[in-house]
Amino acid sequence: YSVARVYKDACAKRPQEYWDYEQGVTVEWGKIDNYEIVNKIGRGKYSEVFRGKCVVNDEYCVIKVLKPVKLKKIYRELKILTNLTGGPNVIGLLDIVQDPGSKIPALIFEEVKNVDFRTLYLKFTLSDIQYYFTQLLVALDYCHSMGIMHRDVKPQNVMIDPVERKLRLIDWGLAEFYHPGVDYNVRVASRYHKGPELLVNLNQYDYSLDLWSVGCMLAAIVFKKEPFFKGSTNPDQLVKIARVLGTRELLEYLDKYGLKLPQEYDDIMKDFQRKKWTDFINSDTPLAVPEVVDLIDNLLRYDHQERLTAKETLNHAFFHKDFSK
Ligand SMILES: CN1CCn2c1nc1c(Br)c(Br)c(Br)c(Br)c12
Ligand code: NA
Repeated sequence: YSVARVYKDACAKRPQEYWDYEQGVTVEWGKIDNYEIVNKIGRGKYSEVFRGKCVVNDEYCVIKVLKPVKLKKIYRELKILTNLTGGPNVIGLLDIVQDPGSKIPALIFEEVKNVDFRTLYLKFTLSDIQYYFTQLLVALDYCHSMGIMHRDVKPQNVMIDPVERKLRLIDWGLAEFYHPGVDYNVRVASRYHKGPELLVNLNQYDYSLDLWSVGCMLAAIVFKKEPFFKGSTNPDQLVKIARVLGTRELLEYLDKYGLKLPQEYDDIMKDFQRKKWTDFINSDTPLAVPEVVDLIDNLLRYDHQERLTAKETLNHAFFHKDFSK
């Protein structure tokens, strides 16, 4: 069994209607005719995303048209977004409208003039990393303090406008309320950012899952290896992690929680020696200073209970050093 080290009673201390989305959500539906679609900017498993315009105030916005999924999942996203909107660096939900025909909800968000992370990260200085990861960790500490795990932290869900130096955490479609002792679905997050707990079927995970994903993002930028752990399948994802963190250490983690390696690993998991983080440092990784390497070492831990919390990460030496020479 496992219980979160922080914010474990964040939901328990709030009224039932804060976290109980099964009862449905009372939605103040907006007027769909107030919005027009400008162009498509993305599509995912659960939604299609458009740049839009509010005809009332002539402001651009982002329109996320949900694909027909279980009403319960739509209620969960709506409840979480309404609970969190307005919070620091959480994407602002402006309106909720319903397509008259299909009855499918569309979420209207504030627009972020996002620059693709693959180009943005290449130009990051240590000072940029300090700035933007502070913004991301503030958003995560906020949602965790509100009893919510994001469960899909990855570069594609971190919108950054480098001109306004604005960061927003988006896509709360996989987010969930944290309750101690609940067995959660391990089929969450995107493969490269899945924590070990998801890959060994440790169902009683918590907010610390999001900090594994932050560690993956940080390591990818600092060691110039995007994504840092690149598995070809979910089982292979854990093998890629074990190649770095070691197989013996994985077995120790499993023992601690009374788990054994699922049988799909029998043929692919080898006995990997834990690597030293300095093995990833070379002349091409100037950002890999001791402070950030120590931070990565304290985030990329098998044992979710050992990982720094979002708040502890913000207090780490890396964020308090002057790298602007
Ligand atoms: C696929 N892409 C590219 C940019 N962008 C995408 N999805 C977005 C969502 Br959902 C929101 Br909310 C915002 Br705001 C932006 Br910007 C988004
Ligand atoms: Na979103």
